[in-house]
Amino acid sequence: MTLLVHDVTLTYPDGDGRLTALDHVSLEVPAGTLTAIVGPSGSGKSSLLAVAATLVTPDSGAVVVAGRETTRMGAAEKSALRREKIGIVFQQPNLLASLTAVEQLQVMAHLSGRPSRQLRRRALELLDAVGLADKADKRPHQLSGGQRQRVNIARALMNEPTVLLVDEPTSALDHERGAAVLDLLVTLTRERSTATVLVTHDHAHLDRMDRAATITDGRLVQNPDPVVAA
Ligand SMILES: Nc1ncnc2c1ncn2[C@@H]1O[C@H](COP(=O)(O)OP(=O)(O)OP(=O)(O)O)[C@@H](O)[C@H]1O
Repeated sequence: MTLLVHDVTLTYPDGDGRLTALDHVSLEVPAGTLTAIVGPSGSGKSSLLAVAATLVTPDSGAVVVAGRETTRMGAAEKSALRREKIGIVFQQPNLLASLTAVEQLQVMAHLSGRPSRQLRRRALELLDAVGLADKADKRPHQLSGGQRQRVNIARALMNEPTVLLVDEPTSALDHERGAAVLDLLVTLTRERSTATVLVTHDHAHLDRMDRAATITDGRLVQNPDPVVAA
């Protein structure tokens, strides 16, 4: 199992008490499959993504990434694991205004210590995979919203993550462009065998996902049956 969240509870300070954001949540995501997490505002979606990304340590439970339990790791060990194994696609692309598309990807990976020519080759290959081979030398202001989101996705794949975590990737896109980005995520998940989790408040396009789980008030119910056959 590439990503396993097991019986996780997460609380935040709330006045004199604690607010339970995740209430005994369990989630299994095999390699090469995409699970959508659907739920209303405030239900715990971002908290679950942050826990799966090892950015937030839960009060209890286990988070296993690529076979390694993470909740008792130190900060340095966790950040190394994140760099090597986890790709994160945030809602807003956060691209650097002065860099071209290919440079956005190269910057992301320069810490990996690989030769820069090799990184550039990989960056160009990924831009091709997301349909932007001809935009490699464009800066963010020269790209559409959908194209920026594709650069964002390609950047998250630079370090060949085994877990891909995606937060509301279509919220800034119209229906058609949103559907195209979701199709791309499904294709990349298959081709690169990532365990992909996609958070959304939108029930549209769920038929494209392998599985869907619903979160309400921090409680997750995972549909045991695939939405469509993988
Ligand atoms: N840092 C924090 N401190 C205290 N409470 C928080 C914190 N982050 C989130 N919460 C609370 O935890 C609950 C879950 O929040 P979370 O952001 O995970 O929901 P969400 O489903 O992602 O919402 P949205 O769709 O609006 O982004 C909410 O009640 C929220 O107010």
